[in-house]
Amino acid sequence: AESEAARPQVADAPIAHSDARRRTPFYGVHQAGVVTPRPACGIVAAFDLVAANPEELQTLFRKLTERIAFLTQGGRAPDRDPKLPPADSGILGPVIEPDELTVTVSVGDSLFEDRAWLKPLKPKTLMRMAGFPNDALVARSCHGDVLLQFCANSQPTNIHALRDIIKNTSDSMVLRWRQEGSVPVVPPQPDGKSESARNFLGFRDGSANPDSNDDALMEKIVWVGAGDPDEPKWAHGGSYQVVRLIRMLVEDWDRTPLGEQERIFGREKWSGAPLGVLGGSEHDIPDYAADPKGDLTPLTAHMRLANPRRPETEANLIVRRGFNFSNGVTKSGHLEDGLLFLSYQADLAQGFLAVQSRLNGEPLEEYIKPFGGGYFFVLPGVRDESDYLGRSLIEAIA
Ligand SMILES: C=CC1=C(C)c2cc3[nH]c(cc4nc(cc5[nH]c(cc1n2)c(C)c5CCC(=O)O)C(CCC(=O)O)=C4C)c(C)c3C=C
Ligand SMILES: [Fe+2]
Repeated sequence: AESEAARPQVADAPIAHSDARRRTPFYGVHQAGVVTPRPACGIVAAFDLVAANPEELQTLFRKLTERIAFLTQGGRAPDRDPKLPPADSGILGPVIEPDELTVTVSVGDSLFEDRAWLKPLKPKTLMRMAGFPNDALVARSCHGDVLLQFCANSQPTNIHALRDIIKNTSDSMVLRWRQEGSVPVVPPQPDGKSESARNFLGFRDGSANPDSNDDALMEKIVWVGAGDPDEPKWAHGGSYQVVRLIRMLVEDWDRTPLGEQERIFGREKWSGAPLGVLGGSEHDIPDYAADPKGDLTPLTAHMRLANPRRPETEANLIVRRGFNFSNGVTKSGHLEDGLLFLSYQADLAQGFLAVQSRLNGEPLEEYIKPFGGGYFFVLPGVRDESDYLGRSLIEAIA
């Protein structure tokens, strides 16, 4: 018989799975957390900066670099004098496992607009997020000078990293808003193929994402390249990041017939295959040219509007890397669930803005209500120990 000591108790800590020891490299031409695989849990946290001059901004960027380099690679929390507050919150214990944590730093339109010495250096298509026709933006959930995106296998790892950074930067930035999210973990498939996680409307989300392992494609559609003469030179290696907090009216959706749900997205619910492909898979490519009137895939289907797959819409490809969120209960007693939409593109206007303008007025709008987020620019990567986040921007200040 199993001994009493070996049998878990109700409140025992869940046993860590092996991913807790895995690291995502911190140094590189690009920051991690954009084209690296999305783990199960995410948090975005937007901050306003106190920094009034380039020196203060540089100090903050150096501190962020130091903390993120440590947190993403893991190690022991330093022991300190018991008379002082502890250096680490302690919520992960004395040893901080890397847990495939990434912390991605991006900067908002207001960072440039509110500081005359940064204004001339603003990335070409960065702008303040304005409301779309179906939006109901709430001021306290929008914008920010700096956005930190935390991704890890478990949410405590992200929360620990967020608290570490807040503690170490409290003299230079103030938290403005935050949003947590997660995606369901799926068991490995028998055929070895990966499948997309489902969103809170029950559909696979991410199926048609461009291949993030295709470096040449990512250089073209995600990263601002050296070949773009309109972008400030410091921005090469960065990316435009869109954050949208989108509430879903899940109770209404759950009362909507299956066939209507599938026509709204243009995909079969279980397999995720494009409509009309018998025995199809989520990775099948729809043939819209053979369906000009929308008999199979309605012309207003979400995925058809988002990507009509015409030669001229090739330039609008984006990489999506979102999370589902559950924020509790609304004042009217509804579930406050939704999608923490995150996308990356080499050009905000050609990417997200072009796609969203095609989606405006789509049938899905009956079931969604965007209320927050913002547009940000992901800083180029930190190349090695001698480099720091935002160095190219600081050195470009006149
Ligand atoms: C402006 C960009 C987009 C927003 C905002 C957006 C919101 C949103 N999407 C879903 C669910 C799905 N989206 C799917 C595909 C898809 N969506 C966008 C863009 C936005 N979505 C794109 C570019 C695509 C890919 C189209 C293609 O290339 O075929 C799908 C289908 C599966 C998939 O490919 O991911 C689903 C499902 C929700 C619920 C939502 C807002 C809450
Ligand atoms: Fe979508």
